[in-house]
Amino acid sequence: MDKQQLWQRYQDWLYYHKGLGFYVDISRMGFDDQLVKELTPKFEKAFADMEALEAGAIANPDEGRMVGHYWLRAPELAPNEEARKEITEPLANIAQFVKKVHQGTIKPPTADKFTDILSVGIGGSALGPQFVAEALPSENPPMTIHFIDNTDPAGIDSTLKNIGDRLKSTLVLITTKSGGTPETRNGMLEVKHAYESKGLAFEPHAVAITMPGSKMDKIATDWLARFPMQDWVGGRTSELSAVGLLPAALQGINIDGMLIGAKEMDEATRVKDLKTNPAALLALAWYYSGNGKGEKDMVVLPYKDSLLLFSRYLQQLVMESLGKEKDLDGNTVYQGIAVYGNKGSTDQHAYVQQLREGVPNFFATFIEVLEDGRDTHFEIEPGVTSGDFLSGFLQGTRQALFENSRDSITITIPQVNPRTVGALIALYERAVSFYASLVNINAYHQPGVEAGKKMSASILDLQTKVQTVIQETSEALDIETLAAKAGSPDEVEFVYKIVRHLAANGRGVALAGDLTDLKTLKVSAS
Ligand SMILES: O=P(O)(O)OC[C@H]1O[C@H](O)[C@H](O)[C@@H](O)[C@@H]1O
Repeated sequence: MDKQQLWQRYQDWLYYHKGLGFYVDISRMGFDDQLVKELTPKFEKAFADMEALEAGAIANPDEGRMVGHYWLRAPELAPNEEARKEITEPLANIAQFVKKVHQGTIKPPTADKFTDILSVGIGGSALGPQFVAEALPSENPPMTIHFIDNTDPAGIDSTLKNIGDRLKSTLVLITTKSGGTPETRNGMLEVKHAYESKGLAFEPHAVAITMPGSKMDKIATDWLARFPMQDWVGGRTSELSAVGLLPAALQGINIDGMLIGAKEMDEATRVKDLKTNPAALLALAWYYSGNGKGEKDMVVLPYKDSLLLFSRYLQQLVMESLGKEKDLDGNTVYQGIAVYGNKGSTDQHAYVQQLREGVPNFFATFIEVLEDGRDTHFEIEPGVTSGDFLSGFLQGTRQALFENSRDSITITIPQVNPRTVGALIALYERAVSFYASLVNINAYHQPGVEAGKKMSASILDLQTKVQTVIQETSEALDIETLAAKAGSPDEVEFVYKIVRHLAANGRGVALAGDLTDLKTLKVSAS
């Protein structure tokens, strides 16, 4: 294609949302009219699936659940009064609670006001709040947010150290939809312990965001507050529920703007026409690129520092939704699209070398922000600003990739603001829904996650048995005998790793022998 034809293709396929000033350009994805024709019936089905989903169908058949995240920004569309209330009541309660926290009417027992937020959660209960906190920092934030999103003791300590004496004026949000995620439970117990070590009560600082009746909900009965998560909102699509809205509002972020932006994008992505529906355009581009089988990875390159965490957020949304072994008919399909990315132009100096010249197993998604976000324009060189460089690097990289047959999508927004962030979230939520329909999978469950969780639980059980054997045995044992005595003669490798970890942490276990010859190792109590 010559430059003139490309310019024509750009115009032919460019989507523009007038209200949001939001562009989606898939002209640099090499699909042709034939593919569009072939996919038309699949898109018709995707549009019909979406309509059914939004009307309250059991769109997550394995879990027997409705899928209602689109109602969060349009409660009037929820299928019944009960679901509508489940949205509007928490919204009103969040507004009231946040107002009182900011005013100091709701306050910690030993300080005048809450100054900090400590958010404890993982996966869908962390990634959205982290992305939004980074994307939309307030100029004078009423509160500063910190995150614990793992069960790593060093990470927990570092966050608590950062908070330091302000723990007494910190509001702790424990976010877990299921209420039973071990990392979050551990984080909660660690933070509770930190309060108690300082002679402070944890409960008046603690807020739970969880499903009513969950384990965490039951633990939290005497906490400062509880906000419900809806059964029909999945973790990875929960940013616009209490999960994302409460921490955002506490930080002074305009959550109504986020909801409005998402609602506007939802309206645009409800249009039953491929060419004028931006989420359908993304799904088409993804389908083309990976041959409907995820053969190419999605590299997300926002050219704006504040959007750094968007790729991490999308990683869960896309990979947990689309990465499935079985399709809806039970066929083995091994679907998915791998997502990674960081930010431009920084990545130009890291892995873009491989994108330009190496294995062509990806398509890029550039995210461009038109406004530089400055009132005054300092000129680095006559007539040229840092922002011009950033814009030039984006255009240059897109072109360099294209010239070497590397496809790309470009999304352009006027600014990073609550409305455009809400719209970005909604755009990708819908694109994932459409793509799942195109490839006939359930995007709303995550059966694969359970295997690792169960295995980890059984390793912790084994650890308890191993510790008991070591404590009750006076002589040193070799690993195989120890495994046998712990009742798991076949799990020698796990037993070895358990004692190695215990020994490294001075946890009552000593290892003697030659570490390069594990048969010589002797384990004893220390
Ligand atoms: O919010 P929670 O129930 O604690 O779940 C947190 C996360 O953990 C799970 O392993 C799921 O795979 C994720 O989809 C979820 O977002």
